Amino acid sequence: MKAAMAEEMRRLDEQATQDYGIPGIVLMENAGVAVVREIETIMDGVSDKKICIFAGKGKNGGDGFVAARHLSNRGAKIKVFLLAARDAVQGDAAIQLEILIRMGVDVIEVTGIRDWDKVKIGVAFADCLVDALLGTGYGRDITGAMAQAVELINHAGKTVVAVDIPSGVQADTGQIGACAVSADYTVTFGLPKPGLLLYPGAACAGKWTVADIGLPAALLETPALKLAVLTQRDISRRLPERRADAYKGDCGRVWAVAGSTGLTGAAALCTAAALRSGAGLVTLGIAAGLNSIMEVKVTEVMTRPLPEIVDGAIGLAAWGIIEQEAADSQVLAVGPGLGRQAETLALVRQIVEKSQVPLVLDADALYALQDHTGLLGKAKHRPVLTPHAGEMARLTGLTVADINENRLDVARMAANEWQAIVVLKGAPTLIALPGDEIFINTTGNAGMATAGSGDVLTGVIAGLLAQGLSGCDAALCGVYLQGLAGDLAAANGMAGLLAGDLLKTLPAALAQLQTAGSAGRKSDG
Ligand SMILES: NC(=O)C1=CN([C@@H]2O[C@H](COP(=O)(O)OP(=O)(O)OC[C@H]3O[C@@H](n4cnc5c(N)ncnc54)[C@H](O)[C@@H]3O)[C@@H](O)[C@H]2O)[C@H](O)CC1
Ligand SMILES: [K+]
Repeated sequence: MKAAMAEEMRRLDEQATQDYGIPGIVLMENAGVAVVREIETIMDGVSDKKICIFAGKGKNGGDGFVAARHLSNRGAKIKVFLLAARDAVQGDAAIQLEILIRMGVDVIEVTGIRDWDKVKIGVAFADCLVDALLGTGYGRDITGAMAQAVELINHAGKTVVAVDIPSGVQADTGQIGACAVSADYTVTFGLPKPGLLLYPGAACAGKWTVADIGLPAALLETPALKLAVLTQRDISRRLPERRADAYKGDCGRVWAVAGSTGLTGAAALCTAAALRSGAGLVTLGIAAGLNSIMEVKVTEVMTRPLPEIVDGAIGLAAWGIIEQEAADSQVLAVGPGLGRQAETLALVRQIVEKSQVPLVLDADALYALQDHTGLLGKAKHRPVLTPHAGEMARLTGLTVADINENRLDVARMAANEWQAIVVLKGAPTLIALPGDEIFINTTGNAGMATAGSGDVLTGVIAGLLAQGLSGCDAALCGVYLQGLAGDLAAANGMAGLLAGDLLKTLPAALAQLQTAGSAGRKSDG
């Protein structure tokens, strides 16, 4: 599903009016009605429910006025608290406010101390609070009376429903300023806004839903929108189909160069994950001195000893075998637990320059690319890189804070700069492609912030690439699939989740997506 930045949403809104003749007030009406529908579901009906609507002067407030009217018509007891001067409300919102006033709905312009008493009493007895203070127009820190209203909403202990986006959350980045509404539910209009998925905004949004407000489908699907939110449907239709008469040789071969002394677990997790994601054959290249350990550690994975420079670490002399094995494989995954000996890093750079097969680069392979990202453009196939914020900081010279405040921009720019598929791991993981396309993942949980979970991701992406997916599809499906495996594993508790648990739940996650995919194909065909 596409997603939209605030400016893009404004443009869609304008196009709906200019190109299709849909009046803005119709969209506002639909938006307000969608909020009412959601509240009816949440509250199990609204008749006789006491609902306070906090409204600002803009169109977000206008949506709130529409909701107030329909809720009142359905028997709810409504109070509208207007956090702006009445004559500051303009355009469609002013029309909606005027209707409310003519209907005799209680609208309180909150200016003086006496008004605040009314707000506090209203809130104390309310069943639900609606936040229609600010939407995509939020531009500066919330201060003064509006900040006071946000505090009151957040500390009331009531069900809070945010209109479009919680007030105070930056729609494009998820950043919050001085304060923001903490909602239980958010009804967003037309398309999701990245601020609902990016932290800290994601923590304010609660459970969010996208409401259809009647924008033409062609606008919502326009290729001009480069941002998308990954849904099960997007992933299911991209996954490889496994033929009933499949033979292991048809299911792709992964060649992984990973592991060093003290870090053999990374190699074991990565290669097992490649098999768990459906690859037919997986071979691990490992420093010769560690081979007999790996032979015990892995069972289904084959191993190939590589010449060592020191105990448990490989160097340039390994290139010959790496090249030879790669010739029989569809993908080469490099980096998990590989180590950081100078010559190991030089080998990684040689692999990037010379590999004839697609690469998935992670962990120490990313370390090797510090100050050498220019090599990525020389790779024969667009490589897939899977940095977390710390690795991204090393590769870009930015701070982790800079990255986390601008995750979308950083991932997008890195993909363009490096001509690579960039998987910026984190909550949520982003997948950026050269050419500005960027995807936000929707699976996964905090339990996955655990040692080895990145190694599993590398293996899953490599496993999918080996089965014939493009680098882009393998990255999208791999991220979603690994997150879903994490969600299934978290059913037994998040804090104690081990990366190895993901290996156990990967087949069920894959099956869930494949079943959805074949159901989709049947209904399409
Ligand atoms: N997307 C759609 O198709 C539709 C969206 N609708 C709703 O419209 C809002 C966006 O409305 P807009 O009037 O542009 O902005 P806001 O209501 O969010 O803000 C109004 C106003 O507030 C000022 N402002 C900004 N920051 C602050 C602050 N910290 N304190 C006080 N005031 C602030 C700013 O100057 C703005 O002008 C969208 O979210 C939807 O809810 C349509 O109703 C339906 C179609
Ligand atoms: K809002």
